Amino acid sequence: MDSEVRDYIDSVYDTVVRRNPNEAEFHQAVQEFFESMEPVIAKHPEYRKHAILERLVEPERLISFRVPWVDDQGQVQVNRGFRVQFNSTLGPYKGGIRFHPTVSASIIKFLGFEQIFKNALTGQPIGGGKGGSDFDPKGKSDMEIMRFTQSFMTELHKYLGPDTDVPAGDIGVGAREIGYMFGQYKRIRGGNEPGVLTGKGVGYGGSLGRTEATGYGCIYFVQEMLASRGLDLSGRRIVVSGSGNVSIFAIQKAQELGGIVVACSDSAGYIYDPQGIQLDTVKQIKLVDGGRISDYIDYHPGAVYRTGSTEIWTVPCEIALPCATQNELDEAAAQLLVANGLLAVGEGANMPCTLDAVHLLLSAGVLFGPAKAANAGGVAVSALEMAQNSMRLSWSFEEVDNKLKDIMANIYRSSLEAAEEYGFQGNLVAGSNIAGFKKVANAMIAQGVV
Ligand SMILES: NC(=O)C1=CN([C@@H]2O[C@H](COP(=O)(O)OP(=O)(O)OC[C@H]3O[C@@H](n4cnc5c(N)ncnc54)[C@H](O)[C@@H]3O)[C@@H](O)[C@H]2O)C=CC1
Ligand SMILES: O=C(O)CCC(=O)C(=O)O
Repeated sequence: MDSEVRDYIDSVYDTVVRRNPNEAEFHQAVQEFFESMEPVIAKHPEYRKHAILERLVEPERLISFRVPWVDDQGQVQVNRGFRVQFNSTLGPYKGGIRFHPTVSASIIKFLGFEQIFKNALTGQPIGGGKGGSDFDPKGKSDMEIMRFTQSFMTELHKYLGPDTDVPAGDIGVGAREIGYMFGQYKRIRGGNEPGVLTGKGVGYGGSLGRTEATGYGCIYFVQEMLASRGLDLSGRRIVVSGSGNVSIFAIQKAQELGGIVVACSDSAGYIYDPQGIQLDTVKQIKLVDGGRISDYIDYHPGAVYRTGSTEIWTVPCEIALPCATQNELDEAAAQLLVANGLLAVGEGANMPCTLDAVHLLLSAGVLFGPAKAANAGGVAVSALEMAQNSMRLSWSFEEVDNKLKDIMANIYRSSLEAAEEYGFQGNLVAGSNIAGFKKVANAMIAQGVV
């Protein structure tokens, strides 16, 4: 322990808290990251001289704007929009857009901060950004979604461009919303710039495999972790929280590889199907009908539905994949999972485990795939979509999927090596923080004081 370095890091953290009051999620993301930094700063005094930590925690830009729109009753509504352009050292700002009532500056900043290092880990030339709005898409008509999304883009477009800032989807933003945003961007800006957004429909510049990429990538990462102990997914009991984009394709790949997914959820509750979840039913409910996960038991009476958004962690499993939202898995849930025989966790969502839960899982020897690494497959394939748009060509699904597998294996390897080098053997939380950080920090030094 180097207490002088520890004091320095603590003082940077204190400044973050003072400058960003009442932003608990942002503080949490910085705290988790700083827990890995002590040996790195001790070994590389140049990072301190160049104030790398101080610059990294300060976004290059935070844009906040009014989003007025008209609902189906003719009533004017007002929401707040955000885009954080956190760090452009490695390339254009890159990161999703979230539409959810909980969206705030704190949520967008925690997501944007983590995105910097996640994107660096992919090895692609992309910086870190994130955006969103406190608009709640639940219960809105298609026309309301379109009017809101067009209004959102009418302001946001000023800050975007294929070489400047390239958004994509996140919670509440899928192919439909990306389509509306792309249409509005083109209408305002003219020309043809497909690379300004990713996650587009494959018929107009989207990449095959982007829809599946985050969920599939998470499973590829879990496979790497299991292989390090000579294990695989076959026959393993798996619990996946959420039932959105990431969850559905994590379930799909896990099942393809022989895993038995026994539970999934939405914000109201979870279903438990001892026979294994029937994914076609979940897809029908969530992707076609826009229903609740509780509808599942109408199709499969042998399954059980229980209310409560975090109760899903009471279901015993060997592999837990939190794929819904931040802080959905706390210390008590982690304790129960360990007592029930947990082997591995893959964070499909961003920051789904509280800091106490992460500490507990690591000290219990659970294989732990942190979000920055385990869910990087989505943004990695977004970068492949940008590359295809630049070249004006399209790769096959297999080509994209093979690249995704390679990228996830590289992230696993570089995180493991960085952990080893800095005295955090086997700790992929520290390893992914350090591997991502060093890429960004070295490039920041090379680019001068900006
Ligand atoms: N879509 C992508 O490519 C990527 C998404 N992520 C992260 O994955 C997570 C899920 O995102 P998507 O699947 O894209 O969103 P989505 O909107 O398709 O699905 C979100 C899911 O989370 C559930 N959910 C939301 N709030 C909840 C709560 N409080 N408690 C329990 N469940 C809740 C919803 O019911 C839904 O099933 C988010 O943390 C997102 O930031 C991370 C990397 C890429
Ligand atoms: O595909 C992207 O650009 C962003 C994905 C994302 O928002 C994330 O990795 O959390």
